[in-house]
Amino acid sequence: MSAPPPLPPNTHPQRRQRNENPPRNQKRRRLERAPKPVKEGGTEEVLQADISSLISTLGLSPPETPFSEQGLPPKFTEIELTIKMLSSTGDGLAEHSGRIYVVPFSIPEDIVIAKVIRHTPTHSVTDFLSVKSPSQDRDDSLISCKYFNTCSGCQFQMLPYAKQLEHKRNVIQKAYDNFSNLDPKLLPSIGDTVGSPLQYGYRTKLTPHFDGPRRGGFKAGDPIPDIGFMVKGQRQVLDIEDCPIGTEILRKGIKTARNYVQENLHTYKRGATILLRESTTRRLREESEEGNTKWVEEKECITDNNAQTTEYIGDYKFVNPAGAFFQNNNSILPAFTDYVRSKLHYPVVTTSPDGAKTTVSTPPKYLVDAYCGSGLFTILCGKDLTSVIGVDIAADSIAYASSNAAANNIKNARFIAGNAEKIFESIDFPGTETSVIIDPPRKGCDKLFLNQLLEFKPKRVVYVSCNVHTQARDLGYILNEGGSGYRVDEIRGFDFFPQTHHVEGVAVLTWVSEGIISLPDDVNDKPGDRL
Ligand SMILES: C[S@@+](CC[C@H](N)C(=O)[O-])C[C@H]1O[C@@H](n2cnc3c(N)ncnc32)[C@H](O)[C@@H]1O
Repeated sequence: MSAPPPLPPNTHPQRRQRNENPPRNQKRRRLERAPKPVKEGGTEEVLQADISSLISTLGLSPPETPFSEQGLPPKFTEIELTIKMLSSTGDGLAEHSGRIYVVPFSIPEDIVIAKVIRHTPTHSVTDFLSVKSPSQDRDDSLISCKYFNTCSGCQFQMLPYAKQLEHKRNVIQKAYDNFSNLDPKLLPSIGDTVGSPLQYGYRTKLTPHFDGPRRGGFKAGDPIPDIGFMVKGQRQVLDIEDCPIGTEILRKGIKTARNYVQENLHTYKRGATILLRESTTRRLREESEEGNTKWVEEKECITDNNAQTTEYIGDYKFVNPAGAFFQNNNSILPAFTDYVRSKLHYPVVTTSPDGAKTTVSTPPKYLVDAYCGSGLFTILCGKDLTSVIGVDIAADSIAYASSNAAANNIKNARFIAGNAEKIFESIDFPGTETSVIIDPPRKGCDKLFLNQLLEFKPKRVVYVSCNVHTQARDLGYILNEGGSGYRVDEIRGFDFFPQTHHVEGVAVLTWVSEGIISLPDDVNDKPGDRL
């Protein structure tokens, strides 16, 4: 491939200035756009919950209805704001003349200059311009990306990592306060967030994209479009040549992919999303004349959705379709999967002949891995149990889960391609000796699934989620709709996504209300040894 042409001036990676005088037709389109319905656990709803709580903490009057912009700073005015709170969406929240302003890339106690972008009935949205006086927690020397403060990908590069973890614990706390509909007395205190071994260079998947021309395909001689991620708060692509949260091979892959698009632009009919996914090959290499060998890893950047990628977690090998779901931070997976595996054990109380009671952590006989993808938990957490079933709606993921199980010499696993909502119809494990792992997509679980789970009543539930708000909502449903016999033993986050506002939540539930179940016959005195 020849050297890429120099980037045209409009691809320079600086903050795009908003068009302060949008054309008339654009104004009309904005007015005509129907308001988006607020989704459960969606960004807007999460932000609204934080705004309401700040309004009440500061003792402000609730926003007036009907809403009027009269008296508010005109759009594109620059104002000084003192940040009071960090929202769960990763934005700073400030108060100005009794109204809440949302300021990206800011943290509590920062005094910032921000530009007013729009007023909504409940709050005002701004663009971050500069820090006038930094918070004690801000350390701009930590910022490792030249696109930070513009790109929508990361929010926290200026925040020391320990503070990021502390904030994510708070995000989980707020999720349960605002979305679970549960009496706080029913919930344990949120555990410390487990950090990622890698805080940069961890993401094994990146998907930069570019927009197409308004009409027709690209033609020879067309200017190269911006290729990258979205500008924060705008429907505009930011041209990106590097992404330091990506793994080393993906950072190289961005450059190669950009060159490819630039050289082949005329072949694209419209805009496109570019897949960049890391794949690992392990080879045995001779280390000495005596024939000593050692494993060495080679990394590759895969761009074809239909190609295969390989990842290792410890000695376990997972092959996936490049375009299918797989966890994006390999560095945290060994600790994370060990944790999930250990949490499948439930407490069993035994009574010795002299009447002394002892509680032993007991592995289940059976495991159901709902939403199993290509078998990550089925294989790593179920390998020593009597029998394991994984279910996923994606038939190709199930095919890969079966071949991954075979390749890792797992003989106790069965996989079903189907809807998790119907999963328990085909499972004959007794709930009393079964643990269930739930790892749904961001929208959480369907009520049909949760009702069936409640009927099945597994002894232990380990609920993993990349959206702690829908997870909190679902836990509320479980406990309020027939699962009051469940005790929530543990809730904590794992930081799969350093520098961003996202956090992976794990909640552990044990069925306790039917008294103490007896020790299963074939479980010995030290059941913890089985896993
Ligand atoms: C967050 S991923 C988890 C995958 C897997 N546990 C892992 O860690 O690799 C969610 C999975 O749920 C699957 N899924 C989505 N809706 C589903 C449904 N209604 N029933 C079963 N699986 C579903 C998706 O195909 C995806 O593989």
